[in-house]
Amino acid sequence: MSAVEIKNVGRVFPARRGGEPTVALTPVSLDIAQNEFVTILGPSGCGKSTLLRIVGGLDDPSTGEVLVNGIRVVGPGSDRGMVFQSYTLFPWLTVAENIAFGLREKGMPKSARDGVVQDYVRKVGLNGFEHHWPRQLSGGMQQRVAIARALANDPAILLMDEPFGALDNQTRGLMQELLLDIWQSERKTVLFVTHDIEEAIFLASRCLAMSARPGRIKADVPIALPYPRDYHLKADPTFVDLKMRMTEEIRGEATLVA
Ligand SMILES: Nc1ncnc2c1ncn2[C@@H]1O[C@H](COP(=O)(O)OP(=O)(O)OP(=O)(O)O)[C@@H](O)[C@H]1O
Repeated sequence: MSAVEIKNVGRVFPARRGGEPTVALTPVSLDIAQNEFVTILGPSGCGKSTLLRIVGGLDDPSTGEVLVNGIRVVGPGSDRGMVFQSYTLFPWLTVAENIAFGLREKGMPKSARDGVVQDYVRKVGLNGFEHHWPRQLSGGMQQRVAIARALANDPAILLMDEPFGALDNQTRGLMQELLLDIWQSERKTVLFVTHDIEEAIFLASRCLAMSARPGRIKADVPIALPYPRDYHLKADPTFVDLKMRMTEEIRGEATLVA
């Protein structure tokens, strides 16, 4: 069974103050297999976040439906973990409490929660920071906590909306490798939105390019490069060719709109 089936999902936002309605997404259909790492590239405003939010159950489609493991999405659920660009930690909770948040909501006893939290603290390299507050952490560290918080709930599907967009290049590269390590060991299905073509290829087993708004999928490219991957891959001739191909797909779509 597919992990995610997006069936004719379109989204129109109603007009405001006598203006025109915004067609954010023309009906999109897409099947994502179990354990795929799918990245989505596309010009600003083409509906990438809208599509991800609909899969996450944070927004409703105007047409069509999304099935996750065969079940229709009607709202957020613990089968899908989300990570956004802006750091969305709870500022009044420590690192450990942030990571434990979903487990606590599920009613997991404290002793079991502590074990899961320690495991993810280690996986994202934050040993020793368990009792820090989010404001005491760098952006990259906060984003590692957000990833740990999403993973601690053990969602089958990880939905990531430009999660590394606000990080410097060096940290971003390290986070990409960290995410791939976790994805390989835990075999999640990932849907990852990014503006960065190199990032999209480096991570993906499959890379989608969307057209300008109203968005539709204009290219669906398998990335047949072996895992595990590290930064050396970015100099590989196949990688460079794929980067050129995706650049061309996106370039035709990018226009500056006021
Ligand atoms: N709640 C909303 N109400 C009205 N219009 C919206 C709403 N959310 C998004 N839109 C519009 O839908 C279109 C798609 O937005 P979306 O955020 O999905 O694009 P995006 O591809 O993620 O953009 P970016 O790459 O800049 O983040 C845009 O024109 C946006 O203005």
